[in-house]
Amino acid sequence: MKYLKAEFRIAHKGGNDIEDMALLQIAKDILCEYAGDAGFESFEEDGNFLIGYVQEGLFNKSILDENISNLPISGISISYTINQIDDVNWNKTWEEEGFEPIVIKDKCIIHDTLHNKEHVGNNYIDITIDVKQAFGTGTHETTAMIISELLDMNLNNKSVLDCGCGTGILSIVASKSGANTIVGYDIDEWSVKNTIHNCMLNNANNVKAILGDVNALNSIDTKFDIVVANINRNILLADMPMYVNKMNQGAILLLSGFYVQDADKLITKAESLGLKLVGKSELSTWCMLKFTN
Ligand SMILES: C[S@@+](CC[C@H](N)C(=O)[O-])C[C@H]1O[C@@H](n2cnc3c(N)ncnc32)[C@H](O)[C@@H]1O
Repeated sequence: MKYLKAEFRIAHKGGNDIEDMALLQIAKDILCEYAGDAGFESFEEDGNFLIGYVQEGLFNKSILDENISNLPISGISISYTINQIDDVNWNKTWEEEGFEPIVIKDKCIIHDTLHNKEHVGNNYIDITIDVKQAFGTGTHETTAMIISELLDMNLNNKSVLDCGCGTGILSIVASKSGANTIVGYDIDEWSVKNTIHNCMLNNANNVKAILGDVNALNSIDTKFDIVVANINRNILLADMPMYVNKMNQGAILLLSGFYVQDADKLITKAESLGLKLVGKSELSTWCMLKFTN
């Protein structure tokens, strides 16, 4: 998938680096929010720079330029360069080095194929993730919050829709927790292949993985008891009507992949579609929302 990579430089007006770390952090937080309005979905920090990624077709340059020329902090300027890249490898480091096993809620252990797994208890849900280019090991706050929520729910014989399935981790948790029908889809071919591969590794044979965006759901008649979507603010806002359309009566929708400060926008949208907020978690700067219909 084609992405644009932007390198934002945050400086004092006049060009000097910012040495006040607290001020720099405030500027970065504001920039993440403003760049999010323009379609950016992911950021990395590098000193006075912030690196942002946006899918090519979703970049709105005029919103970005307008936002950064109207910063609510004085004396700061932001400039940026932008380049096209073929894909983002969300897991470059993990692919090479693996990741340490992660235990969630004393109920589930997730480990890679490189490290020996630590046996933490026979009744743990045990998940192997072979990390390729796709996103989703459980180490990220957004994935961990959804897994944690799924582990507290009764998934026996439930149907689950996994929007933006990445490595397939949420589908695998659902399968191992007793869900009977699971459909995952992802816009990224790498992710769909990786989901299929990881499902095979984990004997999660009841997961069907589809390549496509939300429109791929038009070809599916099923409605679901649980819909999970860990993507990003703008995709969630745009695709939420379809998620709602695919929910059975009394179903649960779990949304993550956005910053705490964006929660209100998502709640407003969900309520306009008839959903009720029934839960909210925050981990670091990230948020997860739980709705029912
Ligand atoms: C943050 S990752 C989440 C992966 C995994 N579900 C997890 O919770 O760790 C977001 C995934 O959504 C996919 N994605 C991005 N835009 C999408 C869209 N419009 N429709 C479907 N999937 C999308 C990305 O390719 C990526 O695999």
